[in-house]
Amino acid sequence: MYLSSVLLLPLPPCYHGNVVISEVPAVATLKKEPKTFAFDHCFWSMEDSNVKFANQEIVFNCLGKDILERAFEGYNACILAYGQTGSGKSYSMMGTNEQKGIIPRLCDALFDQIKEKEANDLGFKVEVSYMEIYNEKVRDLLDPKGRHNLRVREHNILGPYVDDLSTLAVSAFQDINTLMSEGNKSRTVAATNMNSESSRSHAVFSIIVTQTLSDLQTGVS
Ligand SMILES: Nc1ncnc2c1ncn2[C@@H]1O[C@H](COP(=O)(O)OP(=O)(O)OP(=O)(O)O)[C@@H](O)[C@H]1O
Repeated sequence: MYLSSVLLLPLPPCYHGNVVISEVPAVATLKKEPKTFAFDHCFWSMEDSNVKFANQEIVFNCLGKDILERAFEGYNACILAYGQTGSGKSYSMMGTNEQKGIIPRLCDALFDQIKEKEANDLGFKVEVSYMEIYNEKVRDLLDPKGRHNLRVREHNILGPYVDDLSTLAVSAFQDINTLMSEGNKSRTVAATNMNSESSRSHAVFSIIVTQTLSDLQTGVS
């Protein structure tokens, strides 16, 4: 089961929002009929003294909790952060030490649930991978020597995958945090007019959770 893939996509400055589920185009063309877009949540995070203020916990409860439940049921799940430079994609996904974002909260909840569910006959394995796509080149962010470009290939059953991408086993969020911090150091970052530390690449962080149910009598997994 693929728990979650996270994409952080920087865009040219024409969109705005904290966590964007769906966007209405800013300028409707005269020739075409206006289109209607549906969305489930809209968050407002301008002043924390305001009752409408959506903090990181509210965002996680709305977006992260269900994803985790579905993942334990065996479904693949994906969160995609999409928006203008400086609109808060990295902040919403990673956050800060004081204001943790969706990824650390999701990982904390993942390991808490694993602790609760683990039993003699039920085991879990958690592995992560982290890559960036920049100028159509794919790089492994968890391989310190991985400056070379990786190839995207097509598996006849599983679909597209990145050949040779490292997947590392982890047992606590701290492990993931350390790996991500190392990976972030190698990300392509540059200043934009709206963000002095703008991530210029697309980043994909994946968590692969494998559940193993053993038949204790026969010893078969
Ligand atoms: N909801 C928020 N509350 C407080 N600070 C925020 C919030 N959203 C974004 N910020 C701050 O705004 C700045 C830009 O945010 P961030 O780096 O997450 O943008 P981004 O969308 O990832 O930009 P880029 O595409 O350029 O990498 C950061 O300093 C971040 O801490």
